[in-house]
Order: sequence, then C-alpha cells, then structure tokens
Amino acid sequence: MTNIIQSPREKSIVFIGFMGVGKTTIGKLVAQKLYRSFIDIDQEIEKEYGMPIPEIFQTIGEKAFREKEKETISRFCQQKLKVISLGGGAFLQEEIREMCLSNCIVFALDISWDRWKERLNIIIDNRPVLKGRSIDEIEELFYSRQEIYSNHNSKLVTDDLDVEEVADYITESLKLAWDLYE
Ligand SMILES: Nc1ncnc2c1ncn2[C@@H]1O[C@H](COP(=O)(O)OP(=O)(O)O)[C@@H](O)[C@H]1O
Ligand SMILES: O=C(O)C1=C[C@@H](OP(=O)(O)O)[C@@H](O)[C@H](O)C1
Ligand SMILES: [Mg+2]
Repeated sequence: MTNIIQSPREKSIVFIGFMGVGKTTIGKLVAQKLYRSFIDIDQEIEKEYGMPIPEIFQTIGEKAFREKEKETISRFCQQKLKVISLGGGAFLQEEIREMCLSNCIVFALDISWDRWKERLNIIIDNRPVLKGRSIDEIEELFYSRQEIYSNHNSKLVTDDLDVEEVADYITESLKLAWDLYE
C-alpha cells in the first residue's frame, strides 16, 4: 500500500501490543494530550454489532471478527491525525501490519510476563481468546505473539510506569521526534 500521508506530524498513531498491556487506556490519554480524536478498533466493532467483544466472538466466530477487524482498521488507518488502538490480535494479519506501517506511526506497548500475569484477573472476562486456557497456555501465547509486535516504529516497556507516566512519555517523545524532523 502506498503512503498517502506525507508529514510525520500528520500521521495517525497506532498502538499495538498484547491484550491487557494498556493500548485502549493509553491511546485515549495520548489522544487527549495531543488534541486528537481517539479510535479504539474493538469499540468501533462493538458499536457496529451492538454487543461486547465476547458476544461478537460467540455470535459470528473469530474468523468473521478478524475480517471485520481488518476492514475497520483499513478504514481508519488511512485517515490522518488520529490515535488508534488496535486489538492485540490484529497484527497477526500481514495486511494489517502493512497498512499500519505504511500509513501511520506504529507504537508498541510492551510488558514483562511477570507484570502481565498480575493483570490477568482484571482482563480475562472481556478477552475470549484467553478464556478456557491454562496459565501455561496463556504464557505460551504471550511469548509467541512477541514477534508480531516487533513490527513497530517505536516501543516502550511499561512495567514500572503508571498510565499517566506512559502517556506523558509517549506524548513527549512524539513531540521531540516531530521537532527534530522539521
Ligand atoms: N501502565 C499501567 N499500569 C497499571 N495498569 C494499567 C496500565 N496500563 C493499563 N492498565 C490497566 O490494565 C487493564 C487493561 O488495559 P487496556 O487499556 O484495556 O489494555 P488493552 O487495550 O491493551 O487490552 C485496565 O484495567 C487498565 O487500567
Ligand atoms: O489479542 C486478541 O486476539 C484480542 C484482543 C482484544 O483486544 P485488546 O488487545 O485491546 O484486549 C480483542 O480484539 C479481542 O478480544 C481479541
Ligand atoms: Mg483494548
């Protein structure tokens, strides 16, 4: 896909990373700090179907969800000046990786397995992909997904940072990079 957006300052910012790392929370905060509109791809799909993600998985199945995910990302990643948070499985699709990397600034949020484990209880109910898996299977999934998240323009390990600190760090580093470019 060709890069239709020229100036780095205008490019939309896309957050990627494993489920529960903070893409939705941080994306919303970064959007506020940059005065941009925020798009959460899962929330867009939820609006369209009028039901939460676990019910969408149950009703249409994961394959159809992945198609809808691709179609929704394709629509938003071609727009400029947005902050867009993807679902953690989106980057499994090569077409999604390509369209985001060619049009947007892709920011990976990373976390260690030990820290992530502490978050499992608060996120599992809304993550159908984690349901019914043992902790060992989830650990395997966590590590097997890491390679897809290495396709990024920038990355931050969030282990020792609260959400405000993460959002501030990202906002400031983006502004610095934009100033250097000009
Ligand atoms: N840096 C952080 N420190 C502590 N808790 C966090 C942090 N980032 C996210 N969280 C919490 O983790 C949970 C999952 O965050 P969410 O934004 O939904 O992640 P994702 O969109 O990547 O699945 C939320 O309860 C959120 O408040
Ligand atoms: O990693 C995944 O396969 C998924 C991640 C979820 O988004 P979050 O990463 O925001 O939890 C959501 O898209 C769906 O439950 C599938
Ligand atoms: Mg999310």
